[in-house]
Amino acid sequence: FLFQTRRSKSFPPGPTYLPVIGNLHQLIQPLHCTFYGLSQKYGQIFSLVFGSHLVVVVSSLSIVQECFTKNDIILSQRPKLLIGKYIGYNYTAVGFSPYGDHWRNLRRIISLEVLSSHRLNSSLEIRRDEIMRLMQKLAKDSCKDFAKVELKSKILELTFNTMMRILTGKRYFGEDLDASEVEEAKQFREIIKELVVFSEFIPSVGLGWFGFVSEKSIKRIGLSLDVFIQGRIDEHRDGKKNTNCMIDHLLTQQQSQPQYYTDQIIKGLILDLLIGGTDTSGTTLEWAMSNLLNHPEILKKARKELDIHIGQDRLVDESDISKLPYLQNIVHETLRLHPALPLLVPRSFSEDCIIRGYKIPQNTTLIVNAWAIHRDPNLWTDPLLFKPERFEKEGEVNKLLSFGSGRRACPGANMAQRTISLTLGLLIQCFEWKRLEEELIDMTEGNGMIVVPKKFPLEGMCRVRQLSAIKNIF
Ligand code: HEM
Repeated sequence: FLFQTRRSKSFPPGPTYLPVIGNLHQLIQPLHCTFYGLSQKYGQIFSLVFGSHLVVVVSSLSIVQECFTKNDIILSQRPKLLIGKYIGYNYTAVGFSPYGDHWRNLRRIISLEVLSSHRLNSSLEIRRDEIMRLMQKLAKDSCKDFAKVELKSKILELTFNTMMRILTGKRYFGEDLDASEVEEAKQFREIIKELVVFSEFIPSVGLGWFGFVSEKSIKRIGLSLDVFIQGRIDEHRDGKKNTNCMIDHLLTQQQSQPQYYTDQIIKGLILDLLIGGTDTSGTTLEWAMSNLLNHPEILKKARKELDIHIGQDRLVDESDISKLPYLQNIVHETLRLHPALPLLVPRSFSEDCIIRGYKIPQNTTLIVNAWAIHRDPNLWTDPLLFKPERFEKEGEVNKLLSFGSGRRACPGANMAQRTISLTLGLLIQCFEWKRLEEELIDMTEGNGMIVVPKKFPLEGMCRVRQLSAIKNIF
């Protein structure tokens, strides 16, 4: 009787669990692979017990559709995790907030202030400028001949600096910072490093998103982030900075609606976009380039598309992306094989619900194994191969879950796809690429609480192409 072996027949099957800890001892990193293994044994919907908490894991597209169409409202809730309390401003930040009027308001603000077409177009200059800085760094040693480059840190610099400029008007990474901002940038990088180290550690004990982490360490990181973000708000409020960034816009709103646009709400919004929109896009870019280095024929085909549609006299721009279907398919295929969040972000059942005939009680956590669904041989031919051509078939893209599903799906999908496609387009148009050696790039996944990175940071060889469009740039 020490071990619970039976679940009610109306609840999804799952492995035996222990008293107190439930199945926590079985959560071996990487979790999406462990969950895939369990789905092979217990089925496409199975259950686990984390401590005293019930969790249902889904690994089938049709069950996901059942969850996020007819039951979307019930499943628009997030579970209450410690990270939401201490980092997500007591569940008031959008990614952690309960479903309801407050969440709807935040999503509206994000759509209008950051992600509307108008705001995306006005932040285009920032994105383009940061990508050009990346290209200049790559070109430094590779104008004449192939030179070895480490891409991971440069790509992450690009995504963090782009987002920080949109949010605060400042750059924080790289050698080309203003002298007056070096100390502040150092402080910010320390916080981000801590967040990343913390997130790499947590899944190694198998507890990831799910709330069973050291309260003290989450509290400490939450506090450092808060002090840092508050400092930036104060700086803009004092009029020391006016950069037409998101903080300036939100402070203007604060003047007319102070009861709603409190500092806490503004800080939560900044945090959401910083966590949601940096590592995810950066990691996807790194996976995309790794796949291209392993598939020179795909790289060649993408360059041919660029040469035909853009030519050699000008650089590709965001407005060209819709004319470059193969480039877009490379991004889709990367998001399929390497979804930055393989288990998406957990949801919670706000009421009792029936899924696939099983009775799921209120407050059960739902985890979607997007990684497994994206490799399901019943959905994809040759699921383990990197084949952008598969997306030439109409409707294939609708099977992707990389940005989640339903009303709580990622609001930044459009911005992410713009940034990733433009960066990839320019890297392909302006440089020739090859691997360091004959040996293929190692595609092993590393650990990550939020985003799953490559285990080994990407290094490759590049050489500037002889194009008239780049004669005066590098
Ligand atoms: C490749 C890049 C990205 C990927 C793969 C990604 C993926 C996701 C996923 C899977 C979710 C959870 C959706 C769900 O529960 O169904 C999410 C939520 C979210 N993402 Fe993204 N995302 C990316 C980029 C961005 C960007 C660029 C931003 C902002 C500028 C952003 C902001 C957010 C926010 C605020 C949420 C929380 C939404 C909510 O709870 O209502 N993401 N993202």
